[in-house]
Amino acid sequence: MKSQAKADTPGSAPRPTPALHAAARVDKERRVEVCLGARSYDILIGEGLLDRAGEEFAARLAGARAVVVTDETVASLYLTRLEIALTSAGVEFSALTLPAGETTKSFAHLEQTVDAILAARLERGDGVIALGGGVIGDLAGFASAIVKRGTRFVQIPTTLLAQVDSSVGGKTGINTARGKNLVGAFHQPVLVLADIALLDTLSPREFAAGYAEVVKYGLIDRPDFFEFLEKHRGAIFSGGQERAEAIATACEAKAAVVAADEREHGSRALLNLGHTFGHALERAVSYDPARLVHGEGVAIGMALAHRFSVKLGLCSGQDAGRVAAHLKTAGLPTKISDIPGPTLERDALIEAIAQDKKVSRGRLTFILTRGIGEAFVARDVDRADVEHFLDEELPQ
Ligand SMILES: NC(=O)c1ccc[n+]([C@@H]2O[C@H](COP(=O)([O-])OP(=O)(O)OC[C@H]3O[C@@H](n4cnc5c(N)ncnc54)[C@H](O)[C@@H]3O)[C@@H](O)[C@H]2O)c1
Ligand SMILES: O=C(O)C(=O)C[C@@H](O)[C@H](O)[C@H](O)COP(=O)(O)O
Ligand SMILES: [Zn+2]
Repeated sequence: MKSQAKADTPGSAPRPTPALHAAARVDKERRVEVCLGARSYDILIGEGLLDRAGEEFAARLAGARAVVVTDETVASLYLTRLEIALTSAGVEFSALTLPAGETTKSFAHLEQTVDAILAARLERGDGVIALGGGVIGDLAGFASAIVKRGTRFVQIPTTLLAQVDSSVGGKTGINTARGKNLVGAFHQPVLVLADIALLDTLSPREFAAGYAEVVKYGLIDRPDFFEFLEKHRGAIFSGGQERAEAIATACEAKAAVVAADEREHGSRALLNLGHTFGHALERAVSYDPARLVHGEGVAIGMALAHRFSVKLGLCSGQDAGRVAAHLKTAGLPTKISDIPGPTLERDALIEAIAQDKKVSRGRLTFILTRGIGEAFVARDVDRADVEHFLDEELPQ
């Protein structure tokens, strides 16, 4: 099979990864700026930021009130600390606690969140604060975008995935039965506070799921970052300097992509590596976290994107094998058959892929690769090629 797909965003020349070998300490706070003109904002990364959330909020939104949106698991661990921080900075607030998990990214919970914000009489200059993982960030951010056509928004990400990806860049939204994130808006936060100490309570499975999105940045265009991850994966999972370094590098990588193409007219689609397959898998299991969480879908999706690229004659089998091996070492799934439960149907996956937001004039778009760190946006991928590939990948 030879690729007929058109590449409109060639993998730019692999970039050197900044400061990977700098003598970083966990207690050193880092600041990454997302440069978007008047809507630029800081991502602060460090330990103890949760307890400073009130003063950081008040410094950016003087006199503003807040509605905190969180989930039950995060509330039991961290809501009281945030409440103390807001109260001591003189910020008036109310809080909404929702069930934990992907199915909360729904119309029903959006309605509940919008109602809580309106009940609190938030004005446009007031702030919605998302305290949680990507589910809470995406949902609360979307509610913040649509109430009164836009209120201010602050992200306090509490999962690895949210700290390295979902809290940055302004994509917000919910899922529907027809597909992932099909309803949403671009709405940038005014501040991201990534308190890395909060990751200590994350389950090993959720940490690994977030790690898939960390690996993604290496695979897109930072091969030396991928090598760093291969070398330091154990240390990153245990915490400490390498973990902080990996989170900061991931945020820098995402901030650069978002600054160059905020609304995904072109190169931002590279951040979707692994997601065309991954989102289809999530929809096929009805967003059931017992079977698959987002980062796991992305891990399988990235392994599939590399194997599909091999099949199209674009990428070496050696690189695809190296990617799958690294993901496996991190405890992540890499094959569709790794998903527990009933076998998935090829046509259901194709139907979901056809609803992907990157589809244009009915033509399928995938993020493919010529090797580690050489991803590119491939428009007009042949549907029959995808079908044959999935037939090979699906368990018989
Ligand atoms: N907007 C974006 O750019 C973007 C990027 C990547 C992913 N996403 C979205 O993010 C979502 C996945 O986010 P996620 O992986 O953070 O999932 P999540 O928000 O469901 O969090 C995972 C689980 O961890 C729990 N949790 C959160 N913080 C914790 C902590 N500190 N200690 C213990 N438990 C904690 C949560 O209660 C939940 O059960 C998906 O919906 C995905 O589509 C969005
Ligand atoms: O920020 C982006 O752009 C991304 O693609 C990041 C992804 O990790 C994330 O899962 C995002 O929500 C997917 O975007 P979507 O437009 O495919 O829903
Ligand atoms: Zn993702």
